[in-house]
Amino acid sequence: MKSPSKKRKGVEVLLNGGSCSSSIAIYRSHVSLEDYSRLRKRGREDVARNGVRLTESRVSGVVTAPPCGRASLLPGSPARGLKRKIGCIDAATRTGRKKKIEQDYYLGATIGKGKFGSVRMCWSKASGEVFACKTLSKGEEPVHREVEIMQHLSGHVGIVTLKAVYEDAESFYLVMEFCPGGRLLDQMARERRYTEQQAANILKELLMVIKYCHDMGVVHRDVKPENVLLTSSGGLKLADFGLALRILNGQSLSGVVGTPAYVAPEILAGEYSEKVDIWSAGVLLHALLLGVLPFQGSSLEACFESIKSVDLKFDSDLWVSVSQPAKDLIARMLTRDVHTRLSADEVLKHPWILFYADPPLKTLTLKSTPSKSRRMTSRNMTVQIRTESENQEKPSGSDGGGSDTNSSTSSSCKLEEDSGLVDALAVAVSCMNITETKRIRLCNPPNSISHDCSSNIKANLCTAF
Ligand SMILES: Nc1ncnc2c1ncn2[C@@H]1O[C@H](COP(=O)(O)OP(=O)(O)OP(=O)(O)O)[C@@H](O)[C@H]1O
Repeated sequence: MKSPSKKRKGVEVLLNGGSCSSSIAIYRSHVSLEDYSRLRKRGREDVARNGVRLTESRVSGVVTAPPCGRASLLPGSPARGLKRKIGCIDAATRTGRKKKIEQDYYLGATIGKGKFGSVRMCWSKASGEVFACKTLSKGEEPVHREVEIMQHLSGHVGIVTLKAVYEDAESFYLVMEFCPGGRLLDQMARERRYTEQQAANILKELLMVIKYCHDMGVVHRDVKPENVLLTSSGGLKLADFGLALRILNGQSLSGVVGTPAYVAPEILAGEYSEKVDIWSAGVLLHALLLGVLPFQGSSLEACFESIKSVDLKFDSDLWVSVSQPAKDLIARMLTRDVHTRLSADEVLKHPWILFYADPPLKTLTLKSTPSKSRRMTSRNMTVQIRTESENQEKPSGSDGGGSDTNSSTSSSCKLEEDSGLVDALAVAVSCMNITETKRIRLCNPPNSISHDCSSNIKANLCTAF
């Protein structure tokens, strides 16, 4: 059995310090979802469809679509063998059903520990390639869901690839792509506060992965810097799908899971959707820009109370150096009104991301025809430059979330006026080969410009960037 206290859990916020040494003051509140997340973490969610809770169907794993096209995880059949479920995964990862992991891999040092197992480095005996091996004890967790979801998402550059699954009498072993850069959390401990450009690049990369998950019908439910791993080139990979679920369109979920500081308010209320990942990413963005978490408390209850009721004070000293569009984006990601909270796609189209995140210059293609929209493609992402007329339309895939003000946060300056033009100009500016010095001059003009909302486009652009 694993010790529940092996890994830092709960709220972990950096307040002071300049390096990632023991001298860094890392604030950890004493809040934790340990007690009940151990019980509920993997597969004890009630699933409701169209807002109607199906109290009859305890559906451990049901929301994970059956692999191999079989309805193998039906309500009322929770006792079906894990082996069968594991055995149903793709041939590519089925290598370990008979063989022991030691036959194919050398197991090395432990590189990480979670509530449900430890992660070790390992080397392929055949190729010498390095991997990470996550060991999960049998009997406690329905590993099949994590395996299925990792497989379902496999192939995306931002998802940790599952290479193989092995098992013995006590444990399952998940052999995964190794991320040598460690956790984003540890990088955050070193950096303290990120520049807007750095934060935008991180958020953009993360949101591209979250959008991919949502497009694939997967809600991660535990987005936090501990679960964002870094590659050797500094790229991000989303890891730990132990809490993830697959959902169908319109399906809502229930079950209190996650990490307290990152948990969306609707999770505490009992019914939620994929928008919980946007909330968690908004908490992460807040921490990147300010070095502190937005919702804290000295107890679990206090933390939850903060999540449910504290309004962000964007006019406080903490926010002085943060741009108006960044505040606007945070407000739109951390609104408690789920319908107006941005979708992943809308976050990626927000002017702050368009301006501050590195533009995909090399693949920029502009249509010469006077069409309403131009598309700029980069790897898995398509950024659409909205024209003014398009912008008046309701954003697709939402309930109009992008155009409403945040009902639960204060002083978010509305950017919807002229936002089509601002979007287009932001993209145009961001696509220019602008030097960092010029960008800083643009973003921090020597003569301070008042940050009030104005219908004047020029003023809006200046205050925006
Ligand atoms: N692919 C990987 N490459 C490098 N390190 C990894 C990898 N996967 C996991 N780790 C390390 O192991 C730690 C624990 O992994 P993971 O979060 O998957 O386990 P868990 O038991 O599900 O954790 P949690 O308690 O957050 O639910 C990570 O925080 C990270 O430091």
